[in-house]
Amino acid sequence: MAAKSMDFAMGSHPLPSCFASKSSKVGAFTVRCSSVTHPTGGATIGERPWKVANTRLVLEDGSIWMAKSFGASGTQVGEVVFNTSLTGYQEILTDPSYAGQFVLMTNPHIGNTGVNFDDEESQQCFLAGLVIRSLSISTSNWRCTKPLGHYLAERNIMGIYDVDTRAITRRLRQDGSLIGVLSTEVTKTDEELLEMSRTWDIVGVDLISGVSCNAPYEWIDKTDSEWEFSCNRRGETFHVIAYDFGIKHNILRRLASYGCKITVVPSKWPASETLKMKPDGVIFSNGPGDPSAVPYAVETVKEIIGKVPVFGICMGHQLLGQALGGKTFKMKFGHHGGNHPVRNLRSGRVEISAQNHNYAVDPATLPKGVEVTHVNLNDGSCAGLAFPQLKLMSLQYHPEASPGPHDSDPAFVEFVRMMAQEKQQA
Ligand SMILES: NC(=O)CC[C@H](N)C(=O)O
Repeated sequence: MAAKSMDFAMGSHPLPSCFASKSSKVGAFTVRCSSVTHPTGGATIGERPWKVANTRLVLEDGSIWMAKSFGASGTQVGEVVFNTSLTGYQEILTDPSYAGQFVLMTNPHIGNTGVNFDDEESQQCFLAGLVIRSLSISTSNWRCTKPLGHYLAERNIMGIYDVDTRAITRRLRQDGSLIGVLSTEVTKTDEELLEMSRTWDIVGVDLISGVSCNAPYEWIDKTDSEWEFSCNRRGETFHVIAYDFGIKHNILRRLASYGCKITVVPSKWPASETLKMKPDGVIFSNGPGDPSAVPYAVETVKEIIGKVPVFGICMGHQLLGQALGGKTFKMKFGHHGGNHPVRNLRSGRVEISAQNHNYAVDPATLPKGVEVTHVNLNDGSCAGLAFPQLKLMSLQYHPEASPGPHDSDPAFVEFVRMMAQEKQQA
């Protein structure tokens, strides 16, 4: 353990917001900056100056970040990722794919629109916690039903503010995603928290079974007419089975808007049962964690592909990649935001997309015949696959957006077209 840095942090109580630099995740520390907080504990005018830093975010690299707590209190471990979306914090908070992760918002001002029932992407918040720069002291939105802090407290989710989110983001970009521990508990020592962060891991863990539904259910809600921008007016209906690996509601709403009647099934729902229901198509949803840690889901996908048209989204795309014989790998810090350019290699069109993933399919491991249809223009990673003979398409990102731009919504139309063609040929 890095005694030098810890001595520094512990010997300076009340702890200044300090950060240490190091070239790898473990090893010697050098203190780069001793204090970045205001002497009052970071309070500035209008930000409740009586409230001083009462929370530590301890990263596995040994850095300790002092912050103020909102939402729940306690101690929580998770992987820290940064999200560059400018809006949509509530959709992000309710995206089950963030299970096990702290989401750090790079947009500095969060909470100004409060929360409302309509923007939920799932019934629960599964993320480890929220890290923000500045918590809005008031909410102003006609749809707001409660302030963000109350919402997080009710759902037992920890949040921190008044922390240098830019500095943490730069660290994550340089060193890669880091495990962190958030704690409001003064009885826990820095060493204990650091130890927690260094002994916990998210790689190799099945997180989808913890967020999936327990039993099948029907979904009927379309995108609300007030927000609708594209839908199926021809009256055709398609029965779609949606595997819930942590499915976002907007995937279901968009499918319903395009005329699908949807049955959502749990992550471990047998492929044989799905095929017995004779669906027109199957969706493999988004979901949290390491796609190589859920071989049972890959097996299910293998049994279904080739028999009905399928569409994989994010985790679903990664499962399809593996079912086709490919491998996934962990990216340095992943993609989380609403501003990622992706090129559709078939049309040449560039879509600005919503993304949330830490893993990707390695296209070099895919067998012949699998077509890479989309590429992320920021880093060249694989963003979409197709295998027309198997009636298969997948995207690494989020055509349902929520939050994010709607450029990729036509992917749902493509899936519906695939089902319509299959129906005609039958
Ligand atoms: N949104 C998702 O489905 C995320 C997929 C996977 N958990 C990843 O991080 O890559």
